[in-house]
Amino acid sequence: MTDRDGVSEDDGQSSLSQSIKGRLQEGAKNSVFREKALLDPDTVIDEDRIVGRDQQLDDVITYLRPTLQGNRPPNMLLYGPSGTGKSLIINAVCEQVAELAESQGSRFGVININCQTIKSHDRAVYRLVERAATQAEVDPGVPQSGVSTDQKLGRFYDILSEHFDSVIIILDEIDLLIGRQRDPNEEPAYSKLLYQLSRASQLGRIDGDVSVAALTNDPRFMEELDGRAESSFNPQDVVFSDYDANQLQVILARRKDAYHDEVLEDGIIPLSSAFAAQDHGDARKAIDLFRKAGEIADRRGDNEVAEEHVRDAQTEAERDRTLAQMKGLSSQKKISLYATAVVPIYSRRNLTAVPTTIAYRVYQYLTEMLGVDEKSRDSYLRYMSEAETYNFVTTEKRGRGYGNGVHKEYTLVDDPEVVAETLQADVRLKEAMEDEDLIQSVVNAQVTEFFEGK
Ligand SMILES: Nc1ncnc2c1ncn2[C@@H]1O[C@H](COP(=O)(O)OP(=O)(O)OP(=O)(O)O)[C@@H](O)[C@H]1O
Repeated sequence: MTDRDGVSEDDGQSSLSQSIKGRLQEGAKNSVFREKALLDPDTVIDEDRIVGRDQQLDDVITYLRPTLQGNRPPNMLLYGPSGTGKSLIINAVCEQVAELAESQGSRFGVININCQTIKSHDRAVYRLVERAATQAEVDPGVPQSGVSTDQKLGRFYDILSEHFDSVIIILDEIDLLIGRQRDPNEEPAYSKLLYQLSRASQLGRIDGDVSVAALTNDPRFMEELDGRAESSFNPQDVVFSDYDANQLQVILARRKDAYHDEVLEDGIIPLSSAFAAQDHGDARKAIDLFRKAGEIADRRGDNEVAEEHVRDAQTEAERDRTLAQMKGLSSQKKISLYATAVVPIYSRRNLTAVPTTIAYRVYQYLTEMLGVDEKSRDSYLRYMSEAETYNFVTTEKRGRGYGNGVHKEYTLVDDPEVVAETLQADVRLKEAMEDEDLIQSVVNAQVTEFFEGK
């Protein structure tokens, strides 16, 4: 079929998909990246890209060697600040053990869970069942709910016994597995789990050799463990310390081929490393900045990665962190900050620094509107001084002219619109925003009263 312009419908369709394809390919062709996966936080990199960490590698190799000789390896505790290579080292060694075990005809399993988002002991056990079932290519065999934790644990031991000769269970961020403690004396979920897993292996509830490697940022983790968990877990320690800027530079330099040749300006690696070293020498942070700088260059259609891209990546990363922290505030603190943020958004006076009196009145109004407790002005000021320590706001004292005394003003560090939007992730604040006109008129009434005394 041909239309009046003499173009067939089919032609139109194929030229449209041609142009989509062309545009997609153009993006790929122009990207500064050659192999972006090298900068992906979840990629287990090849051994030759691992920088330093000889002692930790030696230790983990020594501890895991017995697996290949048919003996049970010791439990391990890998600790050190985040981004210092704990997951990398244990996973890299396990990968090699798995290859060697396979060539010996032995069945070696790695069951790896990250405890950060796991809410309870029961969930953690179920996650272990799932991982073991996936590795063994069998059905989990128990539902997530409706059966006891003991039944799930039993199923976990059965899968391990039937399908593996030896297993290492990696519990990443173990200290975050606290669980729902009903009373403060109740033992935390990580303590219970470590006790059960290490006892099961010692008591022969699992055929085969099972050991546990727990990873944590908390150097005092063992002190938090319940006495019986401590004595049955009884790990070998492997300690990871911070990287300095030079080590971070070498780590990045070994992944330089993530980018095409000649697209990186000279200062990129030193600058990304210097920013990451300012914190505590977190390799994840250095790699993230190194990658984000390239993403920003791509987004802007630039052919080279420049220092400006790294600086912008650093600003974006800081902003993301701040916004993530805001989401974790209590309701009262969120409402206080929200009341402060809406003033510059709605004020017709172009107000960026918000006098406390105005913000507190808006806060009072919001609490009434939302039907939540109205706290005193002192409480509001306390919440806001906490917001200042988190660097959500800065404070300044300012005179209001003769006779009017001194007042305090808050300035939002981030864009107030972004702050308000982030805080609206809280359902109640989202409701408040549905009445935007009302909030706008409240803000302006308070601003007028404050400045003109009306
Ligand atoms: N010595 C190193 N050589 C090369 N890359 C490294 C090294 N140390 C860490 N990395 C890289 O840094 C990133 C973070 O490392 P890893 O996940 O091992 O940190 P971690 O100590 O387990 O952190 P967390 O406690 O936050 O889980 C990964 O991409 C990893 O590949």
